[in-house]
Amino acid sequence: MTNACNIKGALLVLNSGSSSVKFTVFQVDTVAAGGHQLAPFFAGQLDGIGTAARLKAKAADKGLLADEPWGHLDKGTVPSVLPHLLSWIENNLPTDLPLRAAGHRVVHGGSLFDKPVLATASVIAQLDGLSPLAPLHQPQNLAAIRALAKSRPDLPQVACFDTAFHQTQPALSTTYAIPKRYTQEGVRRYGFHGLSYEYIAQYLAANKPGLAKGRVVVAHLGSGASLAALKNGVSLDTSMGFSALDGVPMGTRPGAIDPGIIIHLMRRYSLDADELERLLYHESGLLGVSGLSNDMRAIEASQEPDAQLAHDLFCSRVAKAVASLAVSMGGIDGLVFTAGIGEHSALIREKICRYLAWLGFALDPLSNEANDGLISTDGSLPVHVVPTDEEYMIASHTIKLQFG
Ligand SMILES: Nc1ncnc2c1ncn2[C@@H]1O[C@H](COP(=O)(O)OP(=O)(O)O)[C@@H](O)[C@H]1O
Ligand SMILES: CC(=O)OP(=O)(O)O
Ligand SMILES: [Mg+2]
Repeated sequence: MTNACNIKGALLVLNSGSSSVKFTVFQVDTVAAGGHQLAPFFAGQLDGIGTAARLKAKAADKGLLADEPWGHLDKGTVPSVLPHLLSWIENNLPTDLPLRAAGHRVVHGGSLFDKPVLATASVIAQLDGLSPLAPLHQPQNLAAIRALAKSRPDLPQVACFDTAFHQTQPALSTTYAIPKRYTQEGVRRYGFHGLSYEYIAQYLAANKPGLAKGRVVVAHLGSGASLAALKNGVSLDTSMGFSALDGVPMGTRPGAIDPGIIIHLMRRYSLDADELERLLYHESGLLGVSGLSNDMRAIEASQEPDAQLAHDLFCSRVAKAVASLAVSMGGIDGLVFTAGIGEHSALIREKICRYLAWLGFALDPLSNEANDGLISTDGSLPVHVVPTDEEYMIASHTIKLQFG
């Protein structure tokens, strides 16, 4: 790190979705010993793009920077509002903190990318080829890079992949039992949420070194949800596969289902690829089962039997995934909950750990209610709640790649 460039400026991290763009601006300083220090400066999100766009932003000290309708700037797509968002961000930076680089979450790097990469035109073209594998995420991720390249062609942009952290997995984990010719063409398990798992692995190494060396299942439970088996901080297996549809049920995605269902739906209802895509990415999961909502808070608040079923189904499938990943590691030494649901729902964690009591897990009710740190009883295998920070991970990769 001694040859790191001397920089002071701002770094923009973008996580662009179908109707929202989450952003965090970090202040970057070069420290005396070499290397760089990252401090969040402000963060926010522009959501409701295409319906009722609204910008919300807060400074690092939680002071409100914006909470305003943006419908007048919204032409209905993420790229149409991005130049306005970028201007807003730059206008809110002090003059001594110029924007120096941008880092992006890009969901799919396929077999092509096992680490972050400068998003040149040819890289973007290669990543475009992976869009059909992640239709909910990849086109939006790339739209943000393109929009930024248009308004700020001078700004270095780094793509950081959800899939990269899982490239350490053995063939035993990545292979589907299908004809080899398809496997060779890239029809294999990739895994996602890798930036989150990488952050948790680093957090455990720094704060729980004993556990970090062991066999840990991390449950990233958000709108999209997956689990990963980390042995000595390295990804050995994960519940998501070729696309972000596999594994456990999610807000609007079903998780693993019998592929026979797809054949049945095609034959019986003549569903085509676009209709199946809509069904599997937008209409299934918690929303499909409950008929009520994709939001776990609404599911939890409802007394409707179908909402209860959706809740139970989620917990039971997550618990089964924990047990399955323990097999991949030859045992389990601890469990970590993270992301929106994992960090905030004591009831979900309690139900999952009750399913796993036979493995040696038991939660302390008071610690569990606190939503942070160690939440298991003394006699239990350790269970932790660790808030994830994908944005910090992206910023840290971007700095390393761009400035050394
Ligand atoms: N207090 C809470 N109780 C239950 N679920 C919660 C709570 N807070 C947030 N969530 C759930 O977290 C999910 C969003 O998680 P998040 O990690 O932000 O997802 P994403 O980044 O994929 O949009 C939503 O289903 C939301 O309902
Ligand atoms: C890959 C994935 O499911 O991402 P998200 O949780 O952001 O939807
Ligand atoms: Mg997320």
